[in-house]
Amino acid sequence: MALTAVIRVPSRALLRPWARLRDAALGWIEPAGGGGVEVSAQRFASQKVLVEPDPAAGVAVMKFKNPPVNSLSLELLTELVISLEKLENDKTVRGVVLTSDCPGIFSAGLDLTEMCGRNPAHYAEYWKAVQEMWLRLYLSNLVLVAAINGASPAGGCLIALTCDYRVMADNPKYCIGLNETLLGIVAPFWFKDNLVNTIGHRASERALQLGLLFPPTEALQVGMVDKVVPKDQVQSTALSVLAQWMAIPDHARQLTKNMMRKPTADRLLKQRDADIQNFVSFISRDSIQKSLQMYLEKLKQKKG
Ligand SMILES: CCCCC/C=C/C(=O)SCCNC(=O)CCNC(=O)[C@H](O)C(C)(C)COP(=O)(O)OP(=O)(O)OC[C@H]1O[C@@H](n2cnc3c(N)ncnc32)[C@H](O)[C@@H]1OP(=O)(O)O
Repeated sequence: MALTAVIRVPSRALLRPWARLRDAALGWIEPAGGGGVEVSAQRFASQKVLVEPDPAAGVAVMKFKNPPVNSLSLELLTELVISLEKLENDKTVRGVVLTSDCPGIFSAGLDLTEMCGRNPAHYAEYWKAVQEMWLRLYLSNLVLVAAINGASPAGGCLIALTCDYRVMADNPKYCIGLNETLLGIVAPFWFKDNLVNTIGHRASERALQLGLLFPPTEALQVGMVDKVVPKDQVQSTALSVLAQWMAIPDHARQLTKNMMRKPTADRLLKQRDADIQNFVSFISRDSIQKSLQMYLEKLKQKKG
């Protein structure tokens, strides 16, 4: 899929790992000689995030493609944010369906290998990318509908929670929830805020402390998802919902969305650096590293 937009990239940004990853993901080429440069974005379909635009309908479908389980690696997070930014800058697009290209899995959440056995600089870079993904999705002016076509624990659930509406496949094997406590870790306050805004305080308190993973019917009852449909209707239902939301004038809907969500996002925006420091010191603890390694081992042994 060719894309001919010209984007100005300051050359110093190309030196940062985040920017390097982004540029690699998008196939941007720095001409010999460097300097402040103009580069052409040549691909829209990147490796980990597939974007299928439908300009006539004013929508796009964004599919995560990071097999086997769509874990949210630094690379996937980077591509997701860049793809979203492109769609936001595309005047023909007003709504996006977020879904998965991996059978049976929406997303396994944050990539445990990004949080295990790495150095503090890596943890800080990774957490900044997680924050960025959440802020961009949560505050997006686009209508976002999650088509949850598989398991959606922890960070996968968080992505769904950032959307304006959630449609889930009715397979009882697919579960959704913030299960961090089961891993011996704690969901950060902004994960918690997003959940409270969606299902209320009491239900969140129970779900978070117990690390509950809800099958579709229970997720519907508690308000974690808005609609449960047969698997083969998840995407089409999400597109129908998108059309309903897009019938509202954009400016009125966007201002309302911002009014509802900005105070929650501002809580993180005011303390992003402190939140990164908290994450780095928490995740670097020996006891937490042991818990995560044991959890990963358990996942691997499950197969054998
Ligand atoms: C202050 C700290 C706050 C941090 C907040 C954290 C948020 C998070 O999101 S932490 C991640 C939480 N995620 C989970 O608990 C999900 C773990 N995964 C699963 O439960 C299952 O894998 C599944 C239900 C998503 C899919 O099951 P299945 O289809 O049976 O696949 P496998 O379990 O066999 O997994 C295949 C392969 O993938 C590896 N893997 C699974 N999840 C992750 C992950 N989140 N990160 C990295 N890798 C993951 C798994 O170990 C297998 O690897 P191999 O054995 O090497 O094939």
